[in-house]
Formats: sequence, structure tokens, C-alpha cells
Amino acid sequence: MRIAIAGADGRMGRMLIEAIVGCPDLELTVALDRIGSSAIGQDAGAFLGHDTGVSITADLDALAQADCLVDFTRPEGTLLHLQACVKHGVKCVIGTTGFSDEGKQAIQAASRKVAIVFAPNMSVGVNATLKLLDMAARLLNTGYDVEVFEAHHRNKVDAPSGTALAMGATVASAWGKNLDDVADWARHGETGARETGHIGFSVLRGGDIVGDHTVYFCGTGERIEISHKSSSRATYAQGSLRAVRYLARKQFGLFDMQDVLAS
Ligand SMILES: NC(=O)C1=CN([C@@H]2O[C@H](COP(=O)(O)OP(=O)(O)OC[C@H]3O[C@@H](n4cnc5c(N)ncnc54)[C@H](OP(=O)(O)O)[C@@H]3O)[C@@H](O)[C@H]2O)C=CC1
Ligand SMILES: O=C(O)C1=N[C@H](C(=O)O)C[C@H](O)C1
Repeated sequence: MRIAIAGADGRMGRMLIEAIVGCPDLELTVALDRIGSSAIGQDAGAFLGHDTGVSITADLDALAQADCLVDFTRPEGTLLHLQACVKHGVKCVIGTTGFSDEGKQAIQAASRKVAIVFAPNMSVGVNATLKLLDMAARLLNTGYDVEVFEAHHRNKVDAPSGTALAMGATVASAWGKNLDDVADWARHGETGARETGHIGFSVLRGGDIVGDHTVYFCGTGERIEISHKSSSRATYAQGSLRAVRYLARKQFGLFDMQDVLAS
């Protein structure tokens, strides 16, 4: 498959380029970054000291040279790239987080034209953790206060992380609730006692933390903690390439990593 990478000079973009260079079944044909990026015109593998023969460009019509785009950028960038994917009939793996409801609706609409995998976390371990959380929430559906904690590097721009939101939504759904109706996004000052059935969120940003998530089920006299800790972005890149291969068999439709891992 011919692969395009968006945000080619970003943390995930570079990780994906490194992963693709070692894959005999995948060929890097397009590397995108945004207009004004200092990376435009450089070889996509320059950071590896490897010549891919693909120059980083801001020209979205370059997507005509790809079968599938892998996009880890920002919501506004991803939505622009997605329009170009629809124009050129290119499939898309979206790892970007922080979309508004309107952004998510635009992804849903695009999936009627091209096949899309959209997931806030591509790692196998996190997706297994979501299954564990569903089971825990069903077992611990009364008498337990749920709190979601996440920690990421100092450059992350959205909060809570897409993964923390997915974890909260998994627990809320197991309890027959919508996350927006039960989420306590922040606490400060005289908050009053904690509400039963609410799901609290707390966020740490610092240093080079790749991504830690813990969901606490706090009962009386006991506490259960379900944690996942990432020590390398390689797991996100490898999961993304599994998603690319999954899309090879799809023409259109919206899928997530649970679909990919179940196939
Ligand atoms: N689903 C998953 O498994 C994972 C998801 N993520 C998500 O992926 C996204 C990117 O993360 P990360 O790689 O760490 O971020 P980086 O900031 O390192 O990289 C983002 C890249 O996208 C570019 N970019 C920024 N804005 C735009 C835009 N409007 N249009 C086009 N390109 C743009 C940046 O260019 P410039 O540097 O010039 O701004 C940069 O090259 C985040 O939303 C993050 O939460 C991250 C890891 C795993
Ligand atoms: O920005 C990051 O780094 C990450 N973002 C994703 C998220 O928001 O959940 C996935 C992972 O935690 C790393």
C-alpha cells in the first residue's frame, strides 16, 4: 500500500516514518506538514539519516499518490486533510485527539465516502485496558467512585487526553449513562462533597511523559486501580500500521481500534 503521513515532522509523524521504512508491504509516497513548517522540502527520512526519496510538502493534492493517509496532527489540520482524502479517494487512519462534536460529525460524514479508522489510542494495551474497564464498571456498578487520571508530556495541547475521555466514556456507558452528564472535569475551591455516580478527571502535564492513564474505583475500605503506562510511541505507530492494513479490505465506513484488533 502507498502511505501518506501527515504531521511528518511531528513526534508521531517521525515515529510512523521510521516504522514504515522497515515494512516491505508499505511504501511511503507522501509526507505532509503544514504551510510554513521548517520541514517543507526536506527528505521525510532526514531525521533518521535515511533517504526516502519523499520530500515533505504542504500540497494536499499530493495525496493523489497515496492509498491511505495516517494523520496525527491537530483537529483543524486533520479535517482539511480529510477533505483532500475524500477528493482523491484515499483511506485514512486518524490518531489526532481533541475534536469538537462538529469535528467528529465531519469525520462520520467523510466515512460515507472513504474508509476511516479513528481512535484516540492505537496501542493494543490501551485497547485491552478499555475492555478491562468495561468489565470492572459492570461488576462495580454501585458503591464505587470512579476517577480518571492521566499524565502526559509538557507539549500536549488537549486535556483530558482522548484516551482518558474514552476510558470515562467506557465506564459511563457500562453504567447506562452519557459521559457528558456525569463528568466532573475539574475541581477547585469549595466543591462540596463528591456526587455519587459522577466520574472525575484529573490531568498532569510535565517533562517527556509519553502517556499514563489510571482509572480508580474507590469503594469503602478498598480501592481498585486499572493502569496503563506507555514508555514508547512505537506502540502507537505499530497499532496505526495494523489499522492501515485493516483498511486495505474496506471501501468506506468508520472503524475504531476495537474493530481492527478483533479482525
Ligand atoms: N491515537 C493515538 O494513539 C495517539 C494520538 N496522538 C495524538 O496525535 C496528535 C499529534 O501528536 P504529536 O505527534 O505528539 O504532536 P506534534 O505536535 O509533535 O506533531 C503534530 C504535527 O502536526 C503538524 N500540525 C499542527 N497543526 C497542523 C495543522 N493545522 N495542519 C497540518 N499540520 C499540523 C505539526 O506541525 P508544526 O510542528 O509545524 O506545528 C506537527 O508536524 C495529538 O492530537 C495527540 O493527542 C498522539 C499519540 C498517540
Ligand atoms: O498527545 C499524546 O502524546 C497522546 N495522545 C493521545 C491521547 O490524547 O489520548 C494518546 C496517548 O495518550 C498519547
